[in-house]
Amino acid sequence: MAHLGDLPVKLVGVWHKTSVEAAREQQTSYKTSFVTGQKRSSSTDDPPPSSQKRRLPQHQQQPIKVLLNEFPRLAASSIEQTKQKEESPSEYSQRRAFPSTPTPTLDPLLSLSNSAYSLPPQLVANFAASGIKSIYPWQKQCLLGPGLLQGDKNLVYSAPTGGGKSLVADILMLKRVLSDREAKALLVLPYIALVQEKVRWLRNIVSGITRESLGQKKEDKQGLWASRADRDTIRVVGFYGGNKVRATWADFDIAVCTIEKANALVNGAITDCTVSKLQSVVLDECHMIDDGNRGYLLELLTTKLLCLGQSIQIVAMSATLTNIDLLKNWLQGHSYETHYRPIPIEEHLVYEGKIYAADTTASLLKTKTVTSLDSRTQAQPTQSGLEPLRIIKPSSHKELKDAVLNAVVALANETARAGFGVLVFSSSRAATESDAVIISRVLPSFLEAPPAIQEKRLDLLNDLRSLATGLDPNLEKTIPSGVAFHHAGLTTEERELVANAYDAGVLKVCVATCSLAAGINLPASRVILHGARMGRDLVGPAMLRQMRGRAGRKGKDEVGETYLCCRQSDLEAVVDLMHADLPEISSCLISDQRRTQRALLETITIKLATSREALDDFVSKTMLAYSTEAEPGSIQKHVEASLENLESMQFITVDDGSTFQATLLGSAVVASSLDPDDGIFIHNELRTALKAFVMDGDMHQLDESGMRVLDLIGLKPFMINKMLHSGALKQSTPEEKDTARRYYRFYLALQLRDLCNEIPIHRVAQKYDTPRGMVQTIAQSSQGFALGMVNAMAVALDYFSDRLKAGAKSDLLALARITSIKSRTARVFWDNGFKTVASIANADPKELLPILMQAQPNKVKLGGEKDEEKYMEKLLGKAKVIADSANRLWQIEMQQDLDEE
Ligand SMILES: Nc1ncnc2c1ncn2[C@@H]1O[C@H](COP(=O)(O)OP(=O)(O)OP(=O)(O)O)[C@@H](O)[C@H]1O
Repeated sequence: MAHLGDLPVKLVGVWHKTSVEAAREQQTSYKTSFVTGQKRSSSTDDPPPSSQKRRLPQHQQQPIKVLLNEFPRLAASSIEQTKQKEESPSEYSQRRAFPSTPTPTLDPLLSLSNSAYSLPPQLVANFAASGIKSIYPWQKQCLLGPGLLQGDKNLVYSAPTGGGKSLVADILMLKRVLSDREAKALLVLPYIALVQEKVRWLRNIVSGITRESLGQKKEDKQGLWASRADRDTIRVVGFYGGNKVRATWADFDIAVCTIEKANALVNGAITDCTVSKLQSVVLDECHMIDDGNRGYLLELLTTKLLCLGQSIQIVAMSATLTNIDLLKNWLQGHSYETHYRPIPIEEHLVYEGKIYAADTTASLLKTKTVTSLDSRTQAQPTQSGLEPLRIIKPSSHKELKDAVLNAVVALANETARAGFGVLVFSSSRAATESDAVIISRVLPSFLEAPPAIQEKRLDLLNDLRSLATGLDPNLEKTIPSGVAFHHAGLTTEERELVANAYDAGVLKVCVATCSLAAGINLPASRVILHGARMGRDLVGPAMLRQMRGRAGRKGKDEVGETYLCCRQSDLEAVVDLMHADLPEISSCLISDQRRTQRALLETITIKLATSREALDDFVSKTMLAYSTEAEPGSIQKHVEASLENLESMQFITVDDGSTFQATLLGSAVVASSLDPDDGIFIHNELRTALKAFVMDGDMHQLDESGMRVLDLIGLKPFMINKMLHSGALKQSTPEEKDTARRYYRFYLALQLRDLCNEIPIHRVAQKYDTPRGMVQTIAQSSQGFALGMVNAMAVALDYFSDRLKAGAKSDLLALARITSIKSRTARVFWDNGFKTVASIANADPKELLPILMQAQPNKVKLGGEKDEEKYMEKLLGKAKVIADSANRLWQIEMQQDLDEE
């Protein structure tokens, strides 16, 4: 034992404290209390002494609805230490021997204010305010690579999750945007949630920086925009499914986009010749280029940039790149690799209630084999030096009989009770919900939480309840104990509320599906994997790394922990997976003919290449052409066949035998982000369906026009009923697959029709037995599709696209363009006499209060006056946002009227 002042300190804990140690420390101070006659304890069955009962404040004694919904409590199994843990240092304990990350006192180049970076002081101050007071040595080395800060060189780099990758790309991108007021930058991310988060981060980082402060002249543009303050600031705009479909370069300095939106923006800019303003493109999570569905779009986008022949700095980064050289050669840039992690991670495998250090698990497998080969000798893991670090006691509760579930619950309980955040990954949506429910049953109940946290949990419940979808019954049960789940079946609004509450510490445990690991940035002190499967399939090494990489929060944790809890039948596969190398990334263009067709069609449509020679040049700049896997001559043949196909599908024509030109249909397919094959399919479907479109009735019930459409396109009503009740259709033969596809499309069309008819998302979800998050996604992507198709199909679709976005009837569309006004609120405004944007723009926000209250019937007033006051305050805030937004829209309308006169 060493001593620190009067306190005995174990050397092992000098540099970091795991949540296990923190939990143990807290066990002595943790107090439990009786609530509504039930027994709680920190981790054992022992009842707390009655002297620990505490009197609840007046407002907490009220019969609040949420509290009545709690399940009977359970006690989590205790976790016992073995000798092994006491004696052996952890996998990362060597780190304690090294000094922590150096500071600018040792190396002035670690300070962002150093003249080598020449960043505006306000930007440096904003970084510092966001917690980045100095940079890591690897960030410095990377940034100082020749030609990078000047924007002359492209860069591809790789660092572990949480290693601080974004900062390097952010600085390079901001340097371009800040040095030229005309410069535009694109930051491409794979998921909407990441786009939203990045927009928030960047807006903070550029706040207070004005063009004037950078010594740039104010724009002398005339008209409405000239007077707007934001013309002098750095504008960061998010582009993702369903929003800002028509925005142009003029609307932003930095566009944070999903892959699809970035591609569409670049297409638009090439077509209208404004692309010369583009100076910086950041490709975050660039390993996505390998993704079978969307990867080719990333390759296509980048190839187009490389073909433009203008100076655009491309910066690509990822945590999971093994063959970084391929990207380096393709982008003709620098590459940089680091394994630095500011927060070390301790990794574990949990099997049959025993916790092993991850690096010892290979021998676990050997021991296991010996055991099964010769069962008589009963080889013990201890004999081969494989003693577990800790052991989770089996549970006496029947709900926790399953050893894997018991381990997940006990581990989550331990960390959450120590006051740290836990992220649990489960294999399916249903599993996230059931895991969340059972974890919430072992954690301290609502009334045991500190009053400030109680209040925030009530706020969260209230916010969820006030959404159009209402409060999910399972979330209603888990949130009071600080637990929630996060999966694609929830709407984006629900997911955002849950993620924010977890981030703020209001929720201690978040249970998510594996597929969301890359799509959410929710770091946790402890990450627990409930199995290593996504649905039925084992996750890949890259996904496993993403999930485990969520462990450890910079600034909050000293160490991150991961626990992969697996059952015996998976042991071998899981151990292999834990030790597997990451696969190399490769181009998706050659593996799928459709992707090449799409790439060529797009290039022809935007007139980037219209001759065979130019197309060959384009193909020579793809990543595919830089891959060794492509056999000589095979790419040429592939291109030949693709062009022939495009011509036979009537997407392109060839004039004078040498100039390629896109047809109207081809342009529509490009605009709608579809594969050519899908484009043909939908075009045919639409042609048939449009025959049955009855515009006056605006999508009647199925028994009227729906039946007629069904008849026209040759579908049978009983099959639709079958889908309603059992979901799946047979798909063994190609014919069955084709039929099923048609039925699924029709099924989706029915859902869209209901959305257009103002039926709320959650009702549509119930009616068609589809998760509400999915229904929301359908509405968003269809809106994008409809907008894409307008050019070629009909103005009618534009009208429907707006209606899908608003989820509203035509008379409400104008109102639904106002921020925070969704279809239902728009209807209430309309019914109360606010029928135009101008009428709302000119209203006093207080006048809007009663209407907003009417629009949120789900809002339950909890507790007394204080809650009500807070509620009204929030509502008034919302009313102001609405009035401001209406004002802006109204001014634009007026300006447009003036321009047209
Ligand atoms: N030099 C620094 N000093 C302090 N904090 C930093 C520094 N660099 C990055 N961070 C912080 O570390 C956290 C993780 O950084 P970042 O999100 O860039 O990681 P990442 O490598 O991109 O991880 P992921 O693979 O999850 O995207 C962020 O909160 C970021 O603000």
